[in-house]
Amino acid sequence: MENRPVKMNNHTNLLQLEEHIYNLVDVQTPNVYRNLFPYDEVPKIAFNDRIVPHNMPEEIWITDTTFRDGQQSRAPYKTEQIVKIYDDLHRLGGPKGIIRQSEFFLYSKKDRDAVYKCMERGYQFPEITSWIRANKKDFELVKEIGMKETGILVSCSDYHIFFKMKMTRKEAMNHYLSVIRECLETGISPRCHLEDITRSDIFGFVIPFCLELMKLMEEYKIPVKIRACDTMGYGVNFAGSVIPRSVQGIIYGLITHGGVPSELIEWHGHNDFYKAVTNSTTAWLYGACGVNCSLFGIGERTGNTPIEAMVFEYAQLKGTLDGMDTTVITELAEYFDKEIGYRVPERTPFVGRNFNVTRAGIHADGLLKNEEIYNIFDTDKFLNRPVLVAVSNTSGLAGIAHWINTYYKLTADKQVDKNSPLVQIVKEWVDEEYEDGRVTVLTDEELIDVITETCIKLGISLKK
Ligand SMILES: CC(C)C(=O)C(=O)O
Repeated sequence: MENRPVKMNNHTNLLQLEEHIYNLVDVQTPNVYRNLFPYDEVPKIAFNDRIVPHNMPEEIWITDTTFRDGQQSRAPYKTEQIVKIYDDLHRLGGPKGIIRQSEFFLYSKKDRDAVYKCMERGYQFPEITSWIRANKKDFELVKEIGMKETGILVSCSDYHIFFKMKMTRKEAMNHYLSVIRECLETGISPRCHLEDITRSDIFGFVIPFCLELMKLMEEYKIPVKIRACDTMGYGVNFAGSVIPRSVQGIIYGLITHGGVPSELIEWHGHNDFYKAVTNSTTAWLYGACGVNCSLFGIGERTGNTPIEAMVFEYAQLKGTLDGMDTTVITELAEYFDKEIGYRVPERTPFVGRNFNVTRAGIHADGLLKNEEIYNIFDTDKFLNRPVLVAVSNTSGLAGIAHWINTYYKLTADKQVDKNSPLVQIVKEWVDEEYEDGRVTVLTDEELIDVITETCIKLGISLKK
């Protein structure tokens, strides 16, 4: 990244100055960064060791794409499902609206019905915004429905400009600017989705384009948002890495050279290289106010940044949940499982069936002494999910004792331990099961049966 001694307080002057420095580079042939993306080899991460300073905004937030990118990649939700999820996003985001906006398709009558029903709720947050085909008719529709903002696709890498749109950079930029002007003419605030930014020419296309967008914002006095879309998940957050893959480099460039204020920058990540969460956190840390996410990360291919992950990233960075009700996350996971038929993979952090279940006997022994040893935080308090020990051949006496204590919610005076006869008899039964060649974990029902039978034999009760 170039290190320029430009420091001015006046926004307009800064834009004028930067405009002379960063003109559009209208290349004849696409720059596909073959050094970074050889295609027949695994992509490369390059370093120039330019260090970007931390610049986390005072206020940061989450925006939601469950009903847009999320729905793009699966069967559509029913209208009543959308309304229920929207209600829950409102509760999860809390009174300060940490989940600030949610974007909706407006293509079909069914899409629009869902929007009307959600709007009827009258919530301030998440604000309902749209995603449309970028034409005058659709801008009018956004206005008619009473929305203030719409997303517009402005793909910015040469992969898209040359190969998909069959345009030059200049043609693409002029086309985008005319569409965005049309949107502003309608009085609607455009949210410009800079698709594939992590393979784009940041100084040759993205910055000159943003400078033009900021000029339009000045002219119309309507906010123009920049959504930095890491469409293929190529973004990296390593200190000293090179743009266009460097998340902090992109955010720094947008702010310092593109003149885009933090509150108008959002990061939209994908998880192709397992980096969606850390890249989104990085975007916050280096100056983007918004991170765009979907519930459980459901989105194209490997998915988007999961909302629930960023709720806990927020709390860790800010030291407070700021009123977010995290127990709603568990309710939503149950709703997706029971009503929508979508089960999140068992080991998924915060929501998977096994996210706080331990199996190994040695861990269970620790848990039995003090649950903090093997639980990330008070998962019962924040997610209504008490830490659990599943019983298998490796659970040992301590694991079985912990399962009984947790399952039957035994008070301290009633709790069993590895010396209890009940625990020892159940352990013998478990061992026999596995000696006979069993390879699956024991179900709750099987354990309940054997425990009930043993309690009768021993003349004890686990009731409170
Ligand atoms: C289609 C675009 C806006 C997108 O969602 C992405 O780049 O991931």
